Amino acid sequence: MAKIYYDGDADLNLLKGKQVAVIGYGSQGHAHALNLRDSGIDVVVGLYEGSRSWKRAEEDGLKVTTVEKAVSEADVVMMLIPDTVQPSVYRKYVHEGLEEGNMLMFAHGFNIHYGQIIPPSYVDVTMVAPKSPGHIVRRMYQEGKGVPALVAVHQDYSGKALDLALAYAKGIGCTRAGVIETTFREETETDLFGEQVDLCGGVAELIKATFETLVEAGYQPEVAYFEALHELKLIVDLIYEGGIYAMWYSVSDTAKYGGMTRGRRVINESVREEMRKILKEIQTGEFAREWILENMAGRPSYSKLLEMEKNHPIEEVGKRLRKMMPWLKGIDLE
Ligand SMILES: NC(=O)C1=CN([C@@H]2O[C@H](COP(=O)(O)OP(=O)(O)OC[C@H]3O[C@@H](n4cnc5c(N)ncnc54)[C@H](OP(=O)(O)O)[C@@H]3O)[C@@H](O)[C@H]2O)C=CC1
Ligand SMILES: CC[C@](O)(C(C)=O)C(=O)O
Repeated sequence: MAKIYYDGDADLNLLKGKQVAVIGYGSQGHAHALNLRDSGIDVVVGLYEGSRSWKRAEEDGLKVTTVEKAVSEADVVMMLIPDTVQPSVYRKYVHEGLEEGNMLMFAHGFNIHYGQIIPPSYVDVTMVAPKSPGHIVRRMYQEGKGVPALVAVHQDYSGKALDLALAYAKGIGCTRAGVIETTFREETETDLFGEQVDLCGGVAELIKATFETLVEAGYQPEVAYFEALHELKLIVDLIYEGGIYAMWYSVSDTAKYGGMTRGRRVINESVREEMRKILKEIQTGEFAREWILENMAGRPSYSKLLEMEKNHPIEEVGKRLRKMMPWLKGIDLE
């Protein structure tokens, strides 16, 4: 059974009198910085000169300075900039500034697990990884709730690394929901696997394949859009609220029978075999090497693939159809 920590297991006082530097003010950064501040913790945001986020963080009432200065004054440093830029920022502005007994923190284990960041032996190294996009981390905190998170200790110099990490998790609201103990390895490998085969990669391909199959067979793209994409949210909401069985309970008997007999023909043994191969690529570090090299080369494949996604016919149909539903908030893509 996983060890799960709640509010009663975490002591926010361990962070009182300490300064926390939140490096980055994007999706996770803004949520962590604001939640910690609202929990009474002394926070400074670290950014680069000219950063687009600088003004926003100041307007939100936070102290902002350069990464180097923020780290030099902090006791706890949380790295919340994109994983791909963390190693160079760490080498240039963080490593030197870390003092004995400081805690270096991450919200994802990639750079520690794959050896892209090697911290000095005299600091604690921990992770608090909310299992949610940053904007929900903030919204739930403001509603008096929290999102679940994972906690892990890579290096326990002080002997109190786990307690300090749990205090941080409490400060951002996660112990309200529950914080599961894990390792950097488990968090990194499961996170990469989930986003590749299911949450992002798998779901996007399933939607496009459903849409394309219907359109190729002569059905109207608008009808195909509703079937392949729009209704997915309604189904996932049921699964999210009550589990897969609750979804089966709620749909018609015909959907139940068709889904249970045909679903496993879609996700068949060859798909599962491919999933196992993808997991191996993650476990052996093959995927990490590919992604690091892709970034070093200026992201040629990444950019081409993203452009193809942007121009997929389902995007044009979706844009038109979502106008029929003005209550959908939409996402600002700038
Ligand atoms: N996105 C998510 O919901 C989740 C993310 N995580 C993890 O959290 C961490 C942060 O991810 P995420 O919040 O998505 O990151 P973002 O892409 O949202 O981070 C963007 C922020 O980083 C700043 N930034 C970019 N480059 C630099 C630099 N060289 N120096 C200083 N600041 C810089 C940006 O400034 P500017 O505005 O100027 O560009 C901006 O403030 C990652 O480890 C990620 O894996 C974990 C769980 C979920
Ligand atoms: C599912 C995508 C994610 O892993 C997340 C929000 O946790 C990410 O890295 O953005």
